[in-house]
Amino acid sequence: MSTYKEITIFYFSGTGNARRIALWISEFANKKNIDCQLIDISKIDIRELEAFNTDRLIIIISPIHGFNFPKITIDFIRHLPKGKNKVVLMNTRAGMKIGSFVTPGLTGVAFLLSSLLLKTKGYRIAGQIPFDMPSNWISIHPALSQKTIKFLHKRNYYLTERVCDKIFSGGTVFTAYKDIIQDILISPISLVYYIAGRFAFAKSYYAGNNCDNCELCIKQCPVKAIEKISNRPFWTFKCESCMKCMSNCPQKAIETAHALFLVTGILTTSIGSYLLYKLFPDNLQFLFIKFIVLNITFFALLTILYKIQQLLLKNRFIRKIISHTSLTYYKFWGRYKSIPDNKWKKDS
Ligand SMILES: Cc1cc2nc3c(=O)[nH]c(=O)nc-3n(C[C@H](O)[C@H](O)[C@H](O)COP(=O)(O)O)c2cc1C
Repeated sequence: MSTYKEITIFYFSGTGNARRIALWISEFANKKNIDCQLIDISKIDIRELEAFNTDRLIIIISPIHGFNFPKITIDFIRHLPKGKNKVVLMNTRAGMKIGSFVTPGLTGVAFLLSSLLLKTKGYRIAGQIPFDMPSNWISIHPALSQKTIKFLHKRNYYLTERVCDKIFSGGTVFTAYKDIIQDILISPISLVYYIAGRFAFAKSYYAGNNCDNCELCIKQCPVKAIEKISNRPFWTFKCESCMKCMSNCPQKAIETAHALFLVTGILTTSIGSYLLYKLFPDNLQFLFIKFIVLNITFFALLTILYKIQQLLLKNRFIRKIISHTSLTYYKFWGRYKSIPDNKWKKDS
């Protein structure tokens, strides 16, 4: 017997993992005759949401970006109307597989912060559940093998089924508690990612040689972060690095500009050290001052160099050179996209 007659699942998803879990929950809910509504938070105007019936279960599911929920998910939670509903928080993290061992991702402050925000609005937290779906962060590592991706999908499908059984019958599931110490310990890094890291990653993408200007990346970007400059896609600081553009590009033309980061890093150390020496010769031992000066230098250089790169990309020859210095350009690196159920079910 299920306790709930109605469930609303709010999800955000870059490469489909969080959406996949949302679809599985709705499949299990339908089997129990629960009315399940699925809402993509990047497609709604949150200000138009009205308070929910109190007996409706709310599920929020989103990937983890930099040991926290991405800004779009946090903004959504911040703007939710007040309510007394039970809320289950879920995330999809970077699962990997080494031998037969699945290495879990890191949730960081995502659940702590959002639970706090929801509680101040009157909601009751009925679950905090991480799912170790395949890592999609292919700017920093090659795409996982199809075998691993299928394995992790299958594993999470059955985990979702078990979790749903418990939640639908009115129970609570707090599997995230077992990671609480590590989540608190990495919270300073989540702050650094939120105030600086995500803006740096926003400038790591460019459209390489294969771009045919179809503008799919611009049209599909969930946060409208991609503009057209010099007749090519240009990533603004609004980008959340969700990987949707890279994952969906039919030409696999979107790359990570590894060389740009290498050059910016090298210039930052030399120019930043010079500035520190000139501006604060007596305070060189202060870590905080060093951190601020180096960060300002890094972002100023990155902004300028990214613009220059955009202009240079117009030239076919230079575009080829830039592509060859991007690891994502090489076939072995691959792209990531969550796979439909029939693919992993067929092979298992
Ligand atoms: C920019 C970025 C940052 C990420 N940071 C983390 C992280 O801090 N911890 C983690 O476990 N996974 C991290 N990941 C991996 C994703 O959370 C994970 O692959 C997720 O399942 C993707 O879900 P989606 O397909 O719904 O977007 C990150 C991915 C990206 C693109």
